[in-house]
Amino acid sequence: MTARALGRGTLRRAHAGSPRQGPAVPVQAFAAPPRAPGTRTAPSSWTSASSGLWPSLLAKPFKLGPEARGARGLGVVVGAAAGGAGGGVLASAPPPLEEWLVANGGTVNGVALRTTLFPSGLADRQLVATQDHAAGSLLLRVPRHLQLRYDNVLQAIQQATQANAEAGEKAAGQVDSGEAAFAIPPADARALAALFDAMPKGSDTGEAAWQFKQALTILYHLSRGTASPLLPYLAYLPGLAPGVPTPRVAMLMDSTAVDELQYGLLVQDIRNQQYWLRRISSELAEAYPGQGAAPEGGAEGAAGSGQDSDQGQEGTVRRAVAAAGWPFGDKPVDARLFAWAAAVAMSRCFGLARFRTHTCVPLVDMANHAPAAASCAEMRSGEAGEVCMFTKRDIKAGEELTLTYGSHDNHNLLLSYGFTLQPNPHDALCFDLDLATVESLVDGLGEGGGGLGAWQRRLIASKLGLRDPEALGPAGPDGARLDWDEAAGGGGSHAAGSDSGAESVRVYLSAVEPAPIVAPTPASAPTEATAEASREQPGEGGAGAGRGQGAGVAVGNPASSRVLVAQPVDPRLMAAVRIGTLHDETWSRVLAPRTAEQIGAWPTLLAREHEVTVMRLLSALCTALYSSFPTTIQQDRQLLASATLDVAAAAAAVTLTASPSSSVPASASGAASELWALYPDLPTTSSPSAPASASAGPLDTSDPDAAAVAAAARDGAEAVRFRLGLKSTLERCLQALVARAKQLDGLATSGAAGSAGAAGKKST
Ligand SMILES: C[S@@+](CC[C@H](N)C(=O)[O-])C[C@H]1O[C@@H](n2cnc3c(N)ncnc32)[C@H](O)[C@@H]1O
Repeated sequence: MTARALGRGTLRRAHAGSPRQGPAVPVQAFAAPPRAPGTRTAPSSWTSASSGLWPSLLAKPFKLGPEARGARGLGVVVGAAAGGAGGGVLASAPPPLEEWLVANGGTVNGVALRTTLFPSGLADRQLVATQDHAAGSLLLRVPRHLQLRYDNVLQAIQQATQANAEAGEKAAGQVDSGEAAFAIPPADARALAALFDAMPKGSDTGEAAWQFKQALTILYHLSRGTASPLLPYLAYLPGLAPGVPTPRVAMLMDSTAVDELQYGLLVQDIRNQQYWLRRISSELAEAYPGQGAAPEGGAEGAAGSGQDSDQGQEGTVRRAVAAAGWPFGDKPVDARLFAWAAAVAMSRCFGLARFRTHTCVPLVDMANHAPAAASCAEMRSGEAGEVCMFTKRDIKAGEELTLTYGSHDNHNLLLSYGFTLQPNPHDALCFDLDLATVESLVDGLGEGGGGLGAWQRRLIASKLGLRDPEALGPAGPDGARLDWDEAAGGGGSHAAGSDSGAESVRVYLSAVEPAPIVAPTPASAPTEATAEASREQPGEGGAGAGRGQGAGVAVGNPASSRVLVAQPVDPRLMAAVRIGTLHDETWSRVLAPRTAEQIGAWPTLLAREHEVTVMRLLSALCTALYSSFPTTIQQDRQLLASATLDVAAAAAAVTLTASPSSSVPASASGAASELWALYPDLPTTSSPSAPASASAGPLDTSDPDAAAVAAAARDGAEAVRFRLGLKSTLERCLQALVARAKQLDGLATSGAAGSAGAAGKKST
């Protein structure tokens, strides 16, 4: 399949909220599933790896000294030796991950994996320090061959090609003998790589969705059963390890719970992910050669078709398999299995900027998330592909070792990891802002100004890169049209008066701690000081800022990384409202050289009275958005209290009904020779119609009915927690707006607002 990098807007997500009483924020229906003929483009929520997953690794290279490489070797030989080429059985429970890592070239320095058993019988794992550590100490080092990563597949092909070029030299001969045991056979690698190419391309990156590539890689290693050198690691994955359920990432949530989220943007992302899960797993099921008839086309057909029709796209997986083979041995892949693998990939991958890849790193992936200020460890990658974990500060023995997965809002956390944080300082409520919305907001002020002036529409459209449907072209009636981009030195993305530009731009309201106000300066002469202040906005809102925040790497998938929260109100929304509430057109030239981010920076203001109006309008927006939710904060709190009881009751039922024999995976008991066989529901033939959403994961081993009830109860509670978080965010945003209005009053009395009122004078 050829790469089809469609524009970002191709699969633009649906609108937030469903306002009850028609506030200024428009409501749109959910976008239809991405099924446009001829396209095979996944939404950015599947693909936006570049933002956040590859933050500062490149900026933070490091080399390890020899003393670190061999630290605390235990000399236990397990792992690769356990499997062997022929696929023997793992004779006993998998070895502790710590031992396996050290025995195979990794470093474990005063770290252990601990399991916490909840009363429900479910297990959660965490990393703990087994000794005191000084700041900057190496805790873990995991070499590349022990990681589960899709670029190892591509590396295996490169090595094989190189080996062929070097007259039959074995690829494995290029790595040392210990690593050779972990090499992926070239034929398998080619079959997997062909499938990678058949995955949908991201609407934002144009590259195959990494989550799917990683899911296929996980399934490949799993399909090798006890022949897999990574078996001891696989046995610890959630859904495979005893009593550790598959993470309830949002796409696996119970559908009733999804409806309870009350947030259209998230629901849309979930539906999109579910759509792609169903579609790809159905294509994989159809392509399974054990199904009967060999796929049509054969290698030549697959390589040479270049079809662009939907039909051709639909057959892409089948053609890839026909061309390069089925990489999963004799095992089919069904929807639940694929959903499990995708959920594991999303919830425990690290992005490596240096290698443009994602990786599951044994043991390191057991570290739980804590916000940046609270986490005590960080990740870095090395030139050879190793991933290391270091302490950020002094740590005491027994302390939990936590990482910061990134500065995610709850939307991203739920999509990628299946949990939310309450409170979450990075949480935000997003909606799509267009000119009509700004207009109705300004109209709502009731000042009889007759909406936006033409110059305001042009300025806002230009600064936000919006299309202005009322634009009349460069020779419009006022004859004074300014090419804002030119004047602004490229501050906006589209020239005024053109019909280019986006319909809308996604903006946020958040609960982030606001920066102090910078006293207003004369309205007619904004100074460098104010412009500087806006550039110096701290935090992650800056262009290209990573989400790892010094952690060197962010865990997992910031699935839809739309939100770069830097201040309580998105600077572009602030800019639009500030411009929309001005009355004097002379401002247009003053603001022309500034970017939307500068105009909308929280600490700056154009004039005091004007800013009070801006605060009033934004407060009204918060209130309208809050009223658009079907339930109130108080109702959600009550619901959550009773939901918590439901969750406990359902979890207790799981414990009571769990069968002891079924709660231990075969790999741990030594009862089965194949991990694949651990899947109770794994079809012996593929079933394309199977639902993508799993109840509690393919391998959750308790009574299936009780487990499904418990999972649904958990999902329901998480949905209420999520929407309660959104409303609390709005509440805190509103508080910030009100506090700022009060501060502005203070400025008035202190006489700092020398230009007060200047913005409010309407030009004639
Ligand atoms: C990278 S794994 C961490 C190890 C995980 N505890 C395990 O047992 O496999 C990420 C998963 O851990 C859980 N998790 C991590 N941090 C959490 C937190 N702060 N709150 C709730 N769950 C968390 C979520 O299920 C998430 O999907």
